[in-house]
Amino acid sequence: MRVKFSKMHGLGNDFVMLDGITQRIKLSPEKIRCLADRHIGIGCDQVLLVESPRNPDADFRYRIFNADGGEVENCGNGARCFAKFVRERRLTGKKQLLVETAAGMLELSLMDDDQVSVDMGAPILEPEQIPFAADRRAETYPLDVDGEVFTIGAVSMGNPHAVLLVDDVDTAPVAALGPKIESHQRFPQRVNVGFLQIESRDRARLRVFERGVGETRACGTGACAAMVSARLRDLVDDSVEIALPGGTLTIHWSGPGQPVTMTGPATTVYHGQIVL
Ligand SMILES: N[C@H](CCC[C@H](N)C(=O)O)C(=O)O
Repeated sequence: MRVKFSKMHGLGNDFVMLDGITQRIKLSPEKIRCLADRHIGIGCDQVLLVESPRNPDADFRYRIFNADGGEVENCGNGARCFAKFVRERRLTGKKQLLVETAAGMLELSLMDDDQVSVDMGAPILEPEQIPFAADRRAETYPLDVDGEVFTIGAVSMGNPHAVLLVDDVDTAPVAALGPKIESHQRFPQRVNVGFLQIESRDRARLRVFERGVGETRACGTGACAAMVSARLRDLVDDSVEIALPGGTLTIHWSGPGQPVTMTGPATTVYHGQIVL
C-alpha cells in the first residue's frame, strides 16, 4: 500500500510522520523497524502515526513507535512536530490542539515563529508508576550497575527516565552506561537515560540514551525529566534552558503536581511516498 509521509525533526531527533486519518495505515513492529532503518528504509528515531481521537474532547490521537518497533507512551519532540504536521496537511486550522496519547492528553500551542509550546502534564514521581523498583519515593536513588553504584533520579513524563548528573556531558559514558541502565532490571519497562551537566540555576546541558533507539540528538521528555529531577534536588530554578546536542529547549516547572511546559522548534525536512 503506497502512503504519503513527512520526514521531520525536533532538534535533530527525527521522525517519519504518517497521516492515518486520510490514509489507511496498518503498522507492525517489523514495518516500523524497516521504516526507521537508515539503510533499507527512510530512517528515523521514531515513527509517529496520527489518528482520529477516541476521546471526543481531543482533536487528534497520536501514537509513537521507537525505531526498535515498540510502541511507547510519549514523545516531546514528536509532539511539536505533530502540531506542525497536522497544520501542513490541512487536517486542522487550529493553533491550540488537544492531543490524546498513550500517556494521556497533551495541550499544544503553535506559535508564529515555528516554535511549539507543549503542556506535557505533571511529572510522575511515584516509583511504582514510573515504573521503577524502589522501597519509597525519593529525590535520588542508588543504582548498582555491574557492581558500581550510581546516583540517579527517576521520573516519568508518561515514559520512564533515569537522570544522572555528570561534570561534563562531552565525556559522559553515554555509549557504555546508557544501554546497561536502559535494560536495568529495576526498570521493568526499560528506561530512557539522561546525562545532565548543570551549568547554572537556569541552564544545563543534556545527552540522552533513548529507550528503544540509542543516543539521539535531542529528547523532549528527557529534557523535561532532567529538569524535574534537577529542580527536586534544588539545583535549578523554575525555568531552565536545556542544551542538547541538536539544540536548546526551554523547560518550565513550578513544582510537584504542576505541569511541565516545553517550548522548542519543529522542522519539516521533506515529503515523500513509500509502499508499506
Ligand atoms: N524513546 C522514548 C520515546 C521518544 C522520546 C523522545 N524522542 C522525546 O522527544 O521525548 C521512550 O522509549 O520512552
